[in-house]
Amino acid sequence: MVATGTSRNEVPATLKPDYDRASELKAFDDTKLGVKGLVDAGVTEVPRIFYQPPDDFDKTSVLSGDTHSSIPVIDLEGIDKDVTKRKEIVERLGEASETWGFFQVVNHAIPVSVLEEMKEGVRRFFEQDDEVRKELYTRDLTRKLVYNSNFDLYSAQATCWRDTFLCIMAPDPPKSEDLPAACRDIMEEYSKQLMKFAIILLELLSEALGLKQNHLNEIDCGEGVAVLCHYYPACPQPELTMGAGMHTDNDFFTVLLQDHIGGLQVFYQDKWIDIPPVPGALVVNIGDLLQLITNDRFKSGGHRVLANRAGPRVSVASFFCTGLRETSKVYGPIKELLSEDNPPRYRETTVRDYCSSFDETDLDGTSALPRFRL
Ligand SMILES: O=C(O)CCC(=O)C(=O)O
Ligand SMILES: [Fe+2]
Repeated sequence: MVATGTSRNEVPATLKPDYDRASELKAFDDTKLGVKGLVDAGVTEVPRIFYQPPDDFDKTSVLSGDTHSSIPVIDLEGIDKDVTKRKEIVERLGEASETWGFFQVVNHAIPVSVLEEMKEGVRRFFEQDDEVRKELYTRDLTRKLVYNSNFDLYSAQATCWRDTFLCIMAPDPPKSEDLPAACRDIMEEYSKQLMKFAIILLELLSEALGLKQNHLNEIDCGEGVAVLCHYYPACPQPELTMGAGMHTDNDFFTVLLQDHIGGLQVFYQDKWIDIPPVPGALVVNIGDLLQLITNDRFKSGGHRVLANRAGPRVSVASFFCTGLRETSKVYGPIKELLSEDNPPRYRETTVRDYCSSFDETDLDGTSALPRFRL
């Protein structure tokens, strides 16, 4: 299973693997210990199922270290006290959502201690006893707690250097006992705070669109959340693989908590731009459904995560995407945003229909949006 020491340019085309990829994937899945299990076993070379097509690295250049070409960091201090300040913040949020589709937020009112404990809780989950973790490993997406490595393991072209567990925390949170013992209290606390933050954020985004303040909350963009907790173990050959391949998020928006390691990048104007860790900040990105209902005004930004030598890296991606189990709510371009010059560009859909292609569209570099285009 272990690859020989090839350089990036010699990586075999994974489109047509010249090895029995299916059985290597199955063997990896059967360990139930994910990428962390490989690292714990002492692999010094990345197994070939993780090789990424070299294009993913080489097609575009990376710009980093230049503060003028980094996503904005927006300070929410004073939004309720100072009308001028609020207007200024709304403008910056709107501009970031229309261009990058990404911004970072500080002074979001979630205590730093909650953020720190949430990252610690995720780390505890992945670093707990192997036998406990194995028991929880599953590909059954109807479970309250889904822990595995690569949701799209059997359909993606290349496997990513990442393990994940996922819980749907709203609108119907699991009972405490159904959450992982390693982090159940903090998951409940973090989700509670996150839902409050989402309401504020959606008010600001509604204002940025020129809609009434409650618009996006009234149509339930912040009603449901799936919390994805990622663990990217240290990688012996980060130039051969990825933590997450390029993708857009198939939700309304995502709130991302990342640790100090870094590796998250957004694709903007044909370049990969680093999203550097900012202490105490939350990264927010616009998802496909917000792009759809704003008729392309807000952009669902393509992003990826590089594998790293310094890890493990921990992150928590909270996907706001209501109605996964609800079929009746229909979303299309918001009428108030349309005009003769700006006719609808998308057909209406239920969130469930949009997200039903989760496996194919989540983290493998494609988006379902074009399929909904008129
Ligand atoms: O871990 C990260 O920084 C990003 C994760 C991500 O993009 C996702 O879960 O969709
Ligand atoms: Fe993402």
